[in-house]
Amino acid sequence: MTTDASLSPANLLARLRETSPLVQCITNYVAMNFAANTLLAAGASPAMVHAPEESGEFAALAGALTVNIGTLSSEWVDGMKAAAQSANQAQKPWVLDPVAHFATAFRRDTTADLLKLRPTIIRGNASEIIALAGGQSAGQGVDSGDPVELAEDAACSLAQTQNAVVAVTGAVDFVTDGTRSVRIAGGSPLMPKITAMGCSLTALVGAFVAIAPDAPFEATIAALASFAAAGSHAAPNANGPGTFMMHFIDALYALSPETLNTNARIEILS
Ligand SMILES: Nc1ncnc2c1ncn2[C@@H]1O[C@H](COP(=O)(O)OP(=O)(O)OP(=O)(O)O)[C@@H](O)[C@H]1O
Ligand SMILES: Cc1ncsc1CCO
Ligand SMILES: [Mg+2]
Repeated sequence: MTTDASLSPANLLARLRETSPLVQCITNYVAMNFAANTLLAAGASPAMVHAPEESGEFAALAGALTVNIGTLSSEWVDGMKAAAQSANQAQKPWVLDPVAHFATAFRRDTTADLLKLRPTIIRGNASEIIALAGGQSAGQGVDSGDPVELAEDAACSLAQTQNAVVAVTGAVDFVTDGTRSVRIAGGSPLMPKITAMGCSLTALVGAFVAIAPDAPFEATIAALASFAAAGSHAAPNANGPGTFMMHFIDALYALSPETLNTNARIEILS
């Protein structure tokens, strides 16, 4: 892994706070509000812009684009494709979150089309990443049915075939660019009990890659480490999923680069 200190999670978080990058999020109806609040708490500037009439125009202006297929319709798919094409043309990074892409033909076809538009980063749960690499996953819908360890090989092969950074999230996250890989521990078992945590993390990955477009691997690690740290800090104050949500946003807002530096539990594998 890189030893470039300027790309450490702490430094990237400090830079994110200084520059407040504009992030275009095309995400699902369930996630929109929580994802936007997540970006604001972290210090970025979210814009939920999905209409095909404007999504491409906006992608050229934003620092990065994130595309999440959680609640699809034909019109939204047109908006996603226009935005991804425009991001590519403007050389802006973009992140794909293939929510339950294996569940229906519409999701499968849309995901195949979006993969052809070469996302910079792909973030999903273990079942989504296993299925994306062509394997048999235990996932049924938007929640994972597989542990992250089972998806690590799939993530590496997907990273190589797609020439993308791939992040698999769960109890211990895994990130690879096909050559380098790390595991990130932390967070809380309450996190999968709140809908759209993963979708919001995808939005935050977009914020970090907006400020480090040439370092998508390090940007992804910084986003995941920030979530792990905020989740660990929020959990002791929570009585259950409802109060955890509130404390999580507060913990992300309060997270300092110094705390992230000391608390990040990143294991370098290669
Ligand atoms: N058991 C767990 N312990 C600690 N952290 C977890 C656990 N499960 C998930 N997380 C964390 O929750 C966040 C979301 O990951 P998850 O894999 O649940 O996303 P997802 O399934 O795509 O979620 P959604 O589709 O509901 O948005 C990540 O930061 C991940 O590290
Ligand atoms: C519950 C749900 N359904 C479609 S998207 C979504 C948010 C979590 O992925
Ligand atoms: Mg998800």
